Amino acid sequence: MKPKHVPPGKDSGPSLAQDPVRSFEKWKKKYSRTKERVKRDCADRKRPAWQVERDDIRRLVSGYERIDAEKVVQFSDFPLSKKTLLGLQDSQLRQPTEVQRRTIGLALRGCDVLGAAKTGSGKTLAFLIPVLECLYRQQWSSMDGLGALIISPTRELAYQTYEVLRKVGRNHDFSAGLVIGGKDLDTESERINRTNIIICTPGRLLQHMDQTAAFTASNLQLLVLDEADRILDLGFADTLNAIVENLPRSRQTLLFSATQTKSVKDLARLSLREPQYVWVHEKARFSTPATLEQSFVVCELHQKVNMLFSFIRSHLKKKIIVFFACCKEVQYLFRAFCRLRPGTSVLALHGKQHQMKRVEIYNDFIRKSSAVLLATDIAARGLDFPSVHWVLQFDCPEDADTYIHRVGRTARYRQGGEGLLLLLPSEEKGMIKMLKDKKVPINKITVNPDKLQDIGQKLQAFLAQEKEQKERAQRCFVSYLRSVFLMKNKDVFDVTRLPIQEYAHSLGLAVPPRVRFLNKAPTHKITEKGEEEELRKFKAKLGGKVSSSGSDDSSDDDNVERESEAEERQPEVIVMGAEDSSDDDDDDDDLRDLDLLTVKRKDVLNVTGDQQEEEEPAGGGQKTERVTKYKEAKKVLKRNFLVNTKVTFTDEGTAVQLWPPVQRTAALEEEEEDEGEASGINVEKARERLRREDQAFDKQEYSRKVKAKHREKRLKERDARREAAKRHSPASDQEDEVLAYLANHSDSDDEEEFDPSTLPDPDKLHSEEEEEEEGDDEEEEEEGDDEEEEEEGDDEEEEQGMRPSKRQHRSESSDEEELVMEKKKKRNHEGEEEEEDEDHSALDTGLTLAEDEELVLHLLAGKT
Ligand SMILES: Nc1ncnc2c1ncn2[C@@H]1O[C@H](COP(=O)(O)OP(=O)(O)OP(=O)(O)O)[C@@H](O)[C@H]1O
Repeated sequence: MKPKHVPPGKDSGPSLAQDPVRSFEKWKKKYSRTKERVKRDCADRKRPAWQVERDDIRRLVSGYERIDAEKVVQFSDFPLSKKTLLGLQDSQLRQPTEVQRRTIGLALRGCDVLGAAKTGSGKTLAFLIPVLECLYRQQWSSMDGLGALIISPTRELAYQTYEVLRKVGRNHDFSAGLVIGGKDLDTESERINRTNIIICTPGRLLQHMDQTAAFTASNLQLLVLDEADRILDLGFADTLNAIVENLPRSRQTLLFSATQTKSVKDLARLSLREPQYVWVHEKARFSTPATLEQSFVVCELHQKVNMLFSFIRSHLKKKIIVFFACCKEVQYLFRAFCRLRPGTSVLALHGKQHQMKRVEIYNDFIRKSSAVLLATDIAARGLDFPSVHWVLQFDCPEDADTYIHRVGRTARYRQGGEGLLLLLPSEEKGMIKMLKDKKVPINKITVNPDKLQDIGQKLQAFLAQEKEQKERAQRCFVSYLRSVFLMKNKDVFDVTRLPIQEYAHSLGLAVPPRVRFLNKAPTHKITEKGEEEELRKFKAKLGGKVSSSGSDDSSDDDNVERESEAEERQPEVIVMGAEDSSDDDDDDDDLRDLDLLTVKRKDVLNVTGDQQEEEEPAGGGQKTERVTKYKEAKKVLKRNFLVNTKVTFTDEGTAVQLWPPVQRTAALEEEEEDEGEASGINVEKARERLRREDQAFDKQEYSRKVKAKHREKRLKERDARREAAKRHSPASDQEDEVLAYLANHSDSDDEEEFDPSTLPDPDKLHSEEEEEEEGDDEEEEEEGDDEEEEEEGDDEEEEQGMRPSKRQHRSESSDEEELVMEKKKKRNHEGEEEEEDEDHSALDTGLTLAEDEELVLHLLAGKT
């Protein structure tokens, strides 16, 4: 016979079945309970339902004081309503977990509770059961409005909690609503004032508090902050403070998290009343689940993508979540991996997706038994994907808490799981120390280099084929560097120590994109607390472009919802646009981020402290913003104006865009040539082509800029000349102009500046036709961009300045006129040449009439 299993914690004496006395006592207890219930049921049948319910509630409430957490084995040991117990039973939930056992009793008694327990330990039910019971014992109805408010940091977590509530609370009559961004505000507004339990994200809730007239929280009984430390941190600070201002002080407050805050300052903001601290695993040896195996690998930055791909290839039958620092990385690698077909489903979840898509991917990943989910930190907290085998942290988390939440997506509720952290050599020491301090058991492992698959060349070939993908790779590159740059802990995250060239190659980029902030990357470390706070606030202000962790996801991506929250909070800025935009719509965001970043660096790190002073107007009053061409161009883009394009056609009729400049790709043409030779992609050629293309484009850009500089210089010189000329007497004007022009012409290197052959021949008369043609050309050219107009205008002016001078020059070569001029100068000393030309009266040569006649005859004889 098999020995009977003895549950841990029970004494190891004779079992119930073997001990008849204990067995009888248990039966007697159960019998008397059943007898009592039957008696009560009989009596109840004779009374109205409302009265029965009221008595039930009275009995339940009287039982609250007798709750002994240590003795609770089953949910039915708590004085819970039948409706709740039935809901739990239907969801196959019978025995409470430790955190539930220790917090439900306190919460039922009306205490404010701060609960902390490891990830996956069942904190959700620890607050949902008290919520249901609290409203039940007050017989809450739709007429009473909002009774309980549950705030989550991300939409996914709010959605998940809502689903659990629907299951457990299905027998209750309360109305519950999910109030998160990405949904129709008007529809929500119509119902929100009749909703008893709201599960929401902070930004959207505040939006309703601000905009929905009928919405009031004055009756609120219970406030729950799930992932409380996240909601209380600076990213949500302003939003949360504004929400709390709208809530009654008399409410009960419950706070839960795996990494709970102990900050008195934070708690004071919530006006807690004698809060009860329940640190379930405070004395545990480790802060992560015992069933979780954790390891880390030290890996060079340029090997990380290879490492990830190789990992996926060797775990095709597993369910894996991979965490990234920013959503641009997720976007790029998702597409790249889909293209490379690793042999398993690849999904992506980040804050820049449509809400519908986010939910779809979330549900999709739940359903799948093997898949890879590439995600930002929006998936790091609270999400309960079933049976995740691996959590791989591709980018180093901001701190140990973030690590704990990310890795906690596996090994949930008694299940096993594994976590792998990729660390750069520069991150190893600092990060491992942080993890050790937080009691995270993690082992170092190494990777067999022979098993590492190099996909760099495939990525390069891929990028050579698709320009869009290349741009994604560039954004991924910049975003990652920026996320590292923005990290607070400079002992772990040092952007200046990253091998960026190699990193760019590993993403498939032949040339690393220019990253402006790297040039100014400060060795500056943020030490002052004030500076640190300012930096965090600023990041939050970026409107979800950068999370508190410096990742752009929830910012991206936002990481966490903060980004989306900020968007929701300030709908006039980005919310709707962002929510309605497709994945690709955020393409411009990166540029916007970079722009903001430039501003941020100025203000926060005070790298350019002098500049700040310069920007301050002398009077110390309002700052006047300098309007740069870049800003104006951005404005135009925002308004969706169509910018002029200049297109010409070749002899074959092919359109060539001259403006705005486009980087032409030679890939397609060359590929067409290659097509006949072999199928597939010639990787070496593709790489070479990519490099050539980049170089050619850079050259072109460079020469354009040089030309522009020359032109500017020339214009300045010309203005200076004109100024000088004005100061001279009118008689010397023409001579000066000729000299000035010649000097300028000989100085200029620019062959395009002036072509004398384009000048009209002064000896020939212009036909009307020719003049008309010239006019047309001018008109056509005017349609170009401003810069060209300016250039052409200048050239035109110079040409006009040239014409009389040249004519004069040529006329001087004519003997007759020379003579006439000389005589004229001699006589009158007045150089009004044009009047002289038109004057048909006899010339006064100063000679006698006979001498004049002789001179004329002599000249005529010479001509013939
Ligand atoms: N009493 C219970 N009996 C059986 N399963 C439970 C019980 N309580 C919770 N669970 C299950 O445990 C899993 C984890 O629960 P939950 O999501 O509440 O964990 P958590 O502590 O909130 O985790 P995290 O810190 O990651 O947010 C869920 O799948 C849930 O269904």
